[in-house]
Amino acid sequence: MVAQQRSKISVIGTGYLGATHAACMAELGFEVLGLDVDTVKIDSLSSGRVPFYEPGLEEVLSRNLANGRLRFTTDYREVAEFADVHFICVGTPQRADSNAADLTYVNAAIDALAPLLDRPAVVIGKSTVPVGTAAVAAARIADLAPAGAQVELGWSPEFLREGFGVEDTLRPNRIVIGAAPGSQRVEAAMREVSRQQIEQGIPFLVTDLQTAELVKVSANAFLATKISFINAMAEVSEVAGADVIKLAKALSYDDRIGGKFLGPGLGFGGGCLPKDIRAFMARADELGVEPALSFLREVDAINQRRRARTIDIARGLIGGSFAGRTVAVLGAAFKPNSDDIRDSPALDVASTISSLGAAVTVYDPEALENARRAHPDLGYAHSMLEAVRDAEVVLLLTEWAEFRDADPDELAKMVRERKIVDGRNALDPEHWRARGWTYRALGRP
Ligand SMILES: NC(=O)c1ccc[n+]([C@@H]2O[C@H](COP(=O)([O-])OP(=O)(O)OC[C@H]3O[C@@H](n4cnc5c(N)ncnc54)[C@H](O)[C@@H]3O)[C@@H](O)[C@H]2O)c1
Ligand SMILES: O=c1ccn([C@@H]2O[C@H](COP(=O)(O)OP(=O)(O)O[C@H]3O[C@H](CO)[C@@H](O)[C@H](O)[C@H]3O)[C@@H](O)[C@H]2O)c(=O)[nH]1
Repeated sequence: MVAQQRSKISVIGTGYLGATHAACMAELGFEVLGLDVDTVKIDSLSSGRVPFYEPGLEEVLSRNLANGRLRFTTDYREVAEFADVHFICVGTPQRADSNAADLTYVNAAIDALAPLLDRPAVVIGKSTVPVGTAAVAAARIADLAPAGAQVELGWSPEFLREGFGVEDTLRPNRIVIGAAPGSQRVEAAMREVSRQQIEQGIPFLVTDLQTAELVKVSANAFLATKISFINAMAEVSEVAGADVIKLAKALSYDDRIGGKFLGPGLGFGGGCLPKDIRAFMARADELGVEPALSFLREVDAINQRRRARTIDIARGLIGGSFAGRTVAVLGAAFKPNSDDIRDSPALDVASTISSLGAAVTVYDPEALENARRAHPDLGYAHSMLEAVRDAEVVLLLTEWAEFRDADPDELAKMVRERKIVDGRNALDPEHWRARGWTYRALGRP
């Protein structure tokens, strides 16, 4: 039997999503060429260094560089000549002037690639985009590709979580592919690329382009809503004298509700949930269905109020003013097991407290460099114990294992006052109180 020729893959945009996708596609046995306009990133990836923190990714990257299946370039012509399937993984951040998604990078990638596609190719968007983007992108490709070029566009949103990127890419909960009516090759190309996952029984769903785009933003809207729901319950618990942790646990035993994404605390941040719900609202506005998503405004507002509440609790613990006070902040990344500080609730709180006159020292196991670059105004320490030295209040704002496992007696030797605000409900209140600490958390007595 003659072995079937396997597709060659390009991945355009090698940030958190693209670098993970490229390495994992190579791990699945494909020949992959990753492309980015950032030469520093490409140099780093080419030499086996992941330019961000993602557990397990460096091993996959190194293995596949070594076996020759994975390479990186900055040259679009090389990519166009090499690959049959091109994945677009560039950023779609929030625009500077509105809540909408900035599609500059998606358009730039298509504009650079399409004119070079003079052999049959499938382009698959993976970036998170407003519904309707793919249809516009398909028309753009049709305009720009050489006459007679056989190029088709599909959209396959990505659902990976940072910190679990490799696992989520190799074994996703589901694969969704949106194709235009009459599309001949998009579904076939995605089936080939996803063959091993399909064989493992991972659901493979084929939809129109708009539904695929919507699956992504509605999934993130649902997750954000679940977090803000429990944080709204925390707000009520705070004034009613209830305990939101016990409340969440009791809710979680109802199979219809479940316990995941029901963790109350400082709320959601990162490069996805906040900007995606805002872009979704902006798109609904453009489509004239703004009321359908008006609840997301409340989801966002509840989330922002958690940050303000954390600051208020800390201020209350030190006598009503931050001016001239010494504050320690544990955590800078938007969540543990990541060095991503995009819209980090921890850094937002830290820099507000600093602007209110406190000397703030931040420690994070992986995100210090990124934090320092974005917030040179804050103080930084290279260990947890160094960060809490002389602190009049300690705020735990990202629940790294190192902080969860912290010994209250060890910290007590360093701080000026034994006062802690547990912004992530990560510690055992009884244990800390028993060691002489004034312990406060969001949503608990
Ligand atoms: N980070 C995640 O966990 C995650 C998960 C699912 C979906 N997404 C979505 O994936 C997309 C990428 O997110 P990210 O977190 O990887 O962003 P990122 O900023 O880490 O990476 C984007 C990359 O695209 C590159 N780029 C920009 N313009 C380019 C161009 N014209 N040609 C080639 N490369 C270009 C940038 O240099 C950068 O390296 C976004 O739409 C995001 O919403 C991200
Ligand atoms: O119960 C919870 C769960 C999460 N969070 C916070 O929510 C944010 C987002 O967490 P998570 O979803 O784990 O991180 P991301 O890597 O941003 O992943 C989300 O965003 C990605 C980009 O769109 C999607 O692919 C993922 O499916 C989606 O989970 C973080 O700040 C968490 O601290 C909570 O406050 N409480």
